[in-house]
Amino acid sequence: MSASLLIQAEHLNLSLSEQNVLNDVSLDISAGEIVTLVGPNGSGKTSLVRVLLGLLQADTGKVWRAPHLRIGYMPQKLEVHATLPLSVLRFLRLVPGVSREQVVDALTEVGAIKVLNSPLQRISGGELQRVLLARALLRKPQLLVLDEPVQGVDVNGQLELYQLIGRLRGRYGCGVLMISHDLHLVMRDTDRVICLNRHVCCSGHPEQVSGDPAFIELFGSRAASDLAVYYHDHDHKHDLHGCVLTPQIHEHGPDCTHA
Ligand SMILES: Nc1ncnc2c1ncn2[C@@H]1O[C@H](COP(=O)(O)OP(=O)(O)OP(=O)(O)O)[C@@H](O)[C@H]1O
Repeated sequence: MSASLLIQAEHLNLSLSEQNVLNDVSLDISAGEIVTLVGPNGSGKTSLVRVLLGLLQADTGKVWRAPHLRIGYMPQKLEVHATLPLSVLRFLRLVPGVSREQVVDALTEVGAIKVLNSPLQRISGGELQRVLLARALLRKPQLLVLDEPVQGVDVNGQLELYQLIGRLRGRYGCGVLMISHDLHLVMRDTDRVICLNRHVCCSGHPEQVSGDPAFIELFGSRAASDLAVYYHDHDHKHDLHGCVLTPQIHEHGPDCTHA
């Protein structure tokens, strides 16, 4: 077993209300690796994450976690009661042993320091996602588990948040397991994609998965070409009609700036 292995699941089977939800699912995540789980609605992604976190018991199969593994979990959503008088600061200080300074640092890191003293139920959906990410970070995780982290975030914010997750992986060397529907945004920073439809349909590097017939059957050729575009080596420019332009090298050389 590799020293950097954080978590490993083998042959998981799970039924809920007599419905088969996970069928012989295996996966592993190592330190420093970003693994993205994709799959249609109801394909078992959240259930798998819950089994990995130990919140749900699989019927058969086993989950191995590195000893004393610290996991930071960002749930898909958080229901905040409208009348609950809880500021963001107080909410984050509910994480055991966390000081005000640590909260300030974590909120700064995720770009949400301005909501430090705001009531939790009044911040926007995108701000809440950042606060939940800050909460996950406050646990100093070795493994960061993110269930659709950019829900409710506008398009620019989505890209920014995914880039932030990539940076956090670089800074802390943690492994990241992420559920996402935003294939085209998330894939650039993903090391491995696992395509789940109650069983693992295919997995591998995004480039490899985008060409897999099981992926195309599940998501359609549009999604596959979206992924492929990311890995297309774009060393040229197009005109307005999409035709490739031949580079015009100026007689004074490529660095010359005048017309
Ligand atoms: N507690 C439960 N009891 C019964 N069935 C459940 C329970 N939780 C989930 N399910 C069912 O298990 C299946 C998988 O659900 P899950 O939430 O894991 O899917 P998902 O891939 O995360 O979906 P989405 O992309 O919509 O979030 C669904 O059909 C769901 O209805």
